[in-house]
Amino acid sequence: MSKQSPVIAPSILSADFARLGEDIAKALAAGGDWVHFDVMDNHYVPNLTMGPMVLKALRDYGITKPIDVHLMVKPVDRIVPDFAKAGASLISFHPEATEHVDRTIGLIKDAGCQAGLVFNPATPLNWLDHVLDKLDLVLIMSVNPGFGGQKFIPQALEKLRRVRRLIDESGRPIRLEIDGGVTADNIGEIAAAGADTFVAGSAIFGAADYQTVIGKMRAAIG
Ligand SMILES: O=C(CO)[C@@H](O)[C@H](O)COP(=O)(O)O
Ligand SMILES: [Fe+2]
Repeated sequence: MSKQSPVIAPSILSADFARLGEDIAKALAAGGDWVHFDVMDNHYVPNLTMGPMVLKALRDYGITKPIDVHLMVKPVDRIVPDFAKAGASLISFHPEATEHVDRTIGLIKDAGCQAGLVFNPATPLNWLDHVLDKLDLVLIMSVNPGFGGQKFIPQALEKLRRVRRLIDESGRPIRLEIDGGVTADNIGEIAAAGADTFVAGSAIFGAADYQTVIGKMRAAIG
C-alpha cells in the first residue's frame, strides 16, 4: 500500500475566533482539504479551546469538508458521542488520556467516525501494537500539544519513517498525519519522511494570502 493523496488540514487554533466560520471557509476556498479542530481541556494540556457546540455551529454555518477532531482531553470516552453527533468526520485521541485504547477506538467507530491515535514527541510507538489494523489515521505530533505557533521538533521525522513502514507492512489505507510547526519550508522533507496528511495552523492563518501559502505547500509536497 503506497501513500494516499496528500491532504492539507488548516488547524483552526490559529484562525480568527471572532469570525471563525468565515475564516475557515476562506482557508478551505484557498485549497485546504480538511478542517483540523483542536480540542483542549486545561487538564490534559494547559490550554482551553472549543467543544462540540462550536463544531455543530460550523456545520450549521455551511462547512461541509471533513472535520478532523484532535482531542487533547482526559478522559476521552464520554465526549466522543457528542463530537460524532455534532458532525465530526474523524476523531483522534492520545493513548495516555484513556484507560482502554481499544475500547475508545471502538466507541469512535460505533459513533460513525473514523479513528486516529496521536503520539506526542515522547510517546513510544508501541501503543500501535495490537491496534494499528483498527485505525484510520496515525497522528505524529511534532510539537508538545497545547499551543499553536511552536517550532517543529525534527525527531518527528524518524518517527514518521518508522510509522510509514508499519503502515506499508499492514497493507491498510491508514493515513499518516503530522501536526505542529509545519510550514511551506519544511513540508517537503516531512512528506519525504512518509506523511500524507499535513496540519498547519499558524503557517496558513498567519499568512496574508492563504492560497499562496497552501499552493507553496502543495508544490513542496510534490
Ligand atoms: O494540536 C496542535 C497543538 O497542540 C496543533 O494542531 C497546532 O494548532 C498546530 O499549529 P501550528 O504549529 O501549525 O501553528
Ligand atoms: Fe492538532
